[in-house]
Amino acid sequence: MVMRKSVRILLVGDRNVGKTSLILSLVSEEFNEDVPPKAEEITIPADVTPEQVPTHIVDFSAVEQSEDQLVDEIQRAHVVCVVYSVDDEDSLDHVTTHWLPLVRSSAQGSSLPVILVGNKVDLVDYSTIDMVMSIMEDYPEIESCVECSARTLKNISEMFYYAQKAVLHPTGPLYVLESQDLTDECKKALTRIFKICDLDNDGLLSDNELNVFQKRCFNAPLQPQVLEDVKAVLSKNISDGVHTNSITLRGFLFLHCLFIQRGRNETVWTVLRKFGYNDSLRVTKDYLIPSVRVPHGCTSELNHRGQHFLQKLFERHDKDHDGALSTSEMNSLFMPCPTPPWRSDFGRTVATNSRGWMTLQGFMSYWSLITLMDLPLTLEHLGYLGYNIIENESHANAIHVTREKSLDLAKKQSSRNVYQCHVIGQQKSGKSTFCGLHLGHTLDITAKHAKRDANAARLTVNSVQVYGQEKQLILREIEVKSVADPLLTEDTQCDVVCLVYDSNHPKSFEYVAEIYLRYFQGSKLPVLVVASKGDLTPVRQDYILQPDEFCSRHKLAPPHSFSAVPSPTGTPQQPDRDVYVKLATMAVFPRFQAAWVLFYRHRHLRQLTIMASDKELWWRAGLGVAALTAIGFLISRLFRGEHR
Ligand SMILES: Nc1nc2c(ncn2[C@@H]2O[C@H](COP(=O)(O)OP(=O)(O)OP(=O)(O)O)[C@@H](O)[C@H]2O)c(=O)[nH]1
Ligand SMILES: [Ca+2]
Ligand SMILES: [Ca+2]
Repeated sequence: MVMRKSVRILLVGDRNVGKTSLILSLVSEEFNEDVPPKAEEITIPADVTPEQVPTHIVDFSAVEQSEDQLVDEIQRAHVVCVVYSVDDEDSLDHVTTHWLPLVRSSAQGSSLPVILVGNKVDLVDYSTIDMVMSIMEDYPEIESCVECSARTLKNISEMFYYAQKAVLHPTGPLYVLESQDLTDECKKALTRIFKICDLDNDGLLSDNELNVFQKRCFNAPLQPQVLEDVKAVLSKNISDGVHTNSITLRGFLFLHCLFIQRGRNETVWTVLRKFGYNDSLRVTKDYLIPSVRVPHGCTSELNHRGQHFLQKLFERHDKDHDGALSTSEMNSLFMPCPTPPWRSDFGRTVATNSRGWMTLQGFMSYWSLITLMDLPLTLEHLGYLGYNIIENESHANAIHVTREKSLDLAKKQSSRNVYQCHVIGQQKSGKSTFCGLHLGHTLDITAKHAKRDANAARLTVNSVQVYGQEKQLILREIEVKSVADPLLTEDTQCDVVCLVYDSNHPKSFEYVAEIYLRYFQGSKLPVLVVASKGDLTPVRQDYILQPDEFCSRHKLAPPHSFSAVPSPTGTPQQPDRDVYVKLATMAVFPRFQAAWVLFYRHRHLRQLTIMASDKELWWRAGLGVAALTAIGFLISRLFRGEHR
């Protein structure tokens, strides 16, 4: 629930204070001496209420109703008007001795706001407001108080308006009366909002950033000059609200505090709701996770808008421009989220620099991974990071749902950007090393990672170039203890299969061959056989067919010899990256052997293509910068308050 769909106002108080008269005066706009003991429930249609919400007004009469019915009505109400008569001291005493305690206990812990209403001001020439103020201090649930008259109609519509406002824009979650300061939750929410709006991440809101904020929250054109006026107000009131002509976080919080102190809660609530907060100041799941349908056989990816947003986000948090996020840069980036979308040992999964900091490549790869595997997680974090605010469109628009895989297979090519490869092989066949080196890690780091999570399903993701196009290749290591141990259905569902055997172990290939025959022969999935430990002398495999015979018999590409270490002859110095490109190419062009063959013949051509398209890396569409006007609604409210 972001905002209530209706408001239910209940009037209680001593006999004869004028509850029924107040209701009937509001409705008929004239005072009637002769009123029934209890007014019927009245519904005011949305279009005639100031907040455009249908409003039910409910009377209480001790003559017609029991104590139980009263408690029941209090529990149904969204706000209670406790009425006393200003000419009747007892009725005011009973507010604290009876009515407020009763409302509080009936509400059973839920924060039910109260309006204190002093009726019959036409009869007296004094005010009870001083007494009422001290009551307000003891009962924080009292949102406001008003003196009015059912006879002269003074403040009648105001009273109902305050009641409505107390429900729709409550003060309680925002503001602590005693300390005259924002609540911690409210500060936290506004700090996140500030952070999202700080588009260049310099810790300040510039005129332009405030403009964007203003437009997003209030959809209102901005008036010139007010921006300067706001800064003047800040400079006058606090020491560090403005810095180099921009607004600081402290200034931003102070402004909102000011709105509340001037009864402009709705301004603050408008901002908070725009950023997804509900009445308990929590960001709602509905806001965070828009529905995106991914039909069976299709996958979810970030489209160019999503990628662009994330790349910009990375760049503005990479303060020292070293192409990687240090721990503090990463913390700052994810400040608007309760937690980052990944664990702190992300280095096992994506590319990092030599200090273990996530690189841009690693960052984009990780997002591709979670977008494919756990779309709600990506959406939730895009929501927290303010995608919809900055881009001014739902974060569902950052997602591309690919066409069905069977269509890709029929057309023998796919236009997806993210592919999954399952790496299957016996224990110790070199799978973990193979997956680890996908990240460009050195062998010792890979070995360390492999040891640490011997039992965890290991995933590594990195980008590879397929004919000049950047693709994300996810390797999932599938550990099977023995040939008899069957693969699960999900183990066989991927875009390309990599069967790894140890070329130095005579029993290793048999396992791979069995797996192929049992699960992948006749499937439409491309399969690559990889002979690991290519730096060691290959041994004859203890199997009816030798690996290359087996591959040619089953129309598979010949075994790819892979070595994790430089061979004794000195080459390759760098671990072999071609194999990953080959796997990705097979995934992009399933059932299209010619493409893989082409891959060998035209290696030099491939290099050329990559160079030519290098500039296209990560989309660089211009960020839509809103026109510079001024800060309208937000500030005009402020100044209306100022001139009071
Ligand atoms: N002078 C003056 N008299 C009022 C005002 N409001 C109500 N009265 C009178 O106060 C008396 C009680 O008003 P009701 O509206 O019946 O009061 P109530 O709170 O509904 O009383 P119960 O139904 O008995 O609980 C009536 O005689 C009204 O005419 C007011 O603003 N000024
Ligand atoms: Ca009555
Ligand atoms: Ca800034």
